[in-house]
Amino acid sequence: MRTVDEHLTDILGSVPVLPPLDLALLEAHGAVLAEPVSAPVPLPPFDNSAMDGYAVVAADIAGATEAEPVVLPVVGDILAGDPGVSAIRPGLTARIMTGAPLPAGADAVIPVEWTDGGAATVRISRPAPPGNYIRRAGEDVLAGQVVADAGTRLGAAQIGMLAAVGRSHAVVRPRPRVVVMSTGTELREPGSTLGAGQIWESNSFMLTAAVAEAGGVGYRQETVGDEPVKVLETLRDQLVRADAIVTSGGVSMGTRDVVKEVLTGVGTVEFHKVRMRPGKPQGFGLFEGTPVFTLPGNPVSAYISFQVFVRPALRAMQGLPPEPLPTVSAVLGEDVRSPAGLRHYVRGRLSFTRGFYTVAPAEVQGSHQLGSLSSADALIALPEDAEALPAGSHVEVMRLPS
Ligand SMILES: Nc1nc2c(c(=O)[nH]1)N[C@H]1C(S)=C(S)[C@@H](COP(=O)(O)OP(=O)(O)OC[C@H]3O[C@@H](n4cnc5c(N)ncnc54)[C@H](O)[C@@H]3O)O[C@H]1N2
Ligand code: MOO
Repeated sequence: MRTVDEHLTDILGSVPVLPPLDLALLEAHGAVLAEPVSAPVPLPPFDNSAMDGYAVVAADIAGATEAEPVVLPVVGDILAGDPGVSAIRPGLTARIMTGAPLPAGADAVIPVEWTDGGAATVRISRPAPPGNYIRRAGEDVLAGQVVADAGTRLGAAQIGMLAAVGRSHAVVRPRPRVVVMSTGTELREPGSTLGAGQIWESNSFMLTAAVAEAGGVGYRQETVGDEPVKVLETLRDQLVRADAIVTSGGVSMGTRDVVKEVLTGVGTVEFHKVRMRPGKPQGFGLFEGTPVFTLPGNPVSAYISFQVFVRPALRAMQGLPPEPLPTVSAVLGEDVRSPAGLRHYVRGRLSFTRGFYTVAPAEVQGSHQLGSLSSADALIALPEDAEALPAGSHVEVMRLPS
């Protein structure tokens, strides 16, 4: 038997970091930058207007009021995208649109709402200080400034930032491609009719979705039965498209625990009992260099094993810190009991009232009871030395992805 921490340390010590790839920007969504990206020019690249209105010399309109507006001749229109060659002199104004380059000589923009909107001449009824509604070159990003460091996961805002500094590609560690495969002769595809002793297969769907939630790309492989040659052949075939493989089922003590049977001694794969509940039977190792996680078949065990072991490993493969799920401290809503010597992951629901979190354990905690997992939003992580915790105790709670 080994502890959760020992098993995770073993995994993190052997998962490879994915090599960097140069990807087109949208293909890099969700990937992790492997290079710092800096701005070749300032942003904005030029002084420009923040409003639709008129570019003026602020001193010209210092005395403007509703009762005595200042009237100025309008010498032209400047649209966003104009090359910005125009200029004004004191006593003149130019109509200007949001994002258009400020003409030389102007030092303020007057929004159209403060004027009569005139085209040949304009009546301006309010003064404004120099700099009014002007967006200065470089006030967002300076030339040469790093806008995203290596190690940044590229979400929508970061993709936007890279495009804004002119990048069409980026060198990234891609989202890991993870093949998910269930084993078990009792399993039938959802949508099909069940025979005696059969159940609908759920783990591969759940785990493929969990891969996506963890930042990977999940490929669900069709379920295989418990024919050893077929299982090993299928796993080997998947290696070409997999950065990692996750299996479910067939790892405990039965007479047909096929995953354990075929992968024992393959590459570095080893099977262990881990001091945790649920999720005791685990296997992990490299199969021709590809990490293989063999998770137990009970659905809740498979899910929790994924969050505890696979998720941090997928992060490590992208060069990210292998952080666990985000954790909050919460007050236990009810007494709980926990098996001595095991890390116990208890399904629960968090609520936030009067400034702190309370967590209510789910009524049932069997590792086959997917119902209580799918209505939970948190896992209470009870340490190995906890045996009985009264309501009111402070506990660490992992928030489940949603
Ligand atoms: N004598 C012992 N028996 C068991 C032990 C043990 O230590 N000694 N450990 C138990 C624990 S704990 C777990 S967890 C399970 C793990 O078993 P396997 O990984 O071999 O999984 P299976 O036997 O294939 O299935 C277990 C259970 O889960 C259902 N299942 C499996 N795959 C799926 C799937 N893809 N979708 C939905 N449901 C699935 C399966 O029908 C079984 O009911 O072993 C205990 N036994
Ligand atoms: O550990 Mo098994 O994973 O409890 O049901």
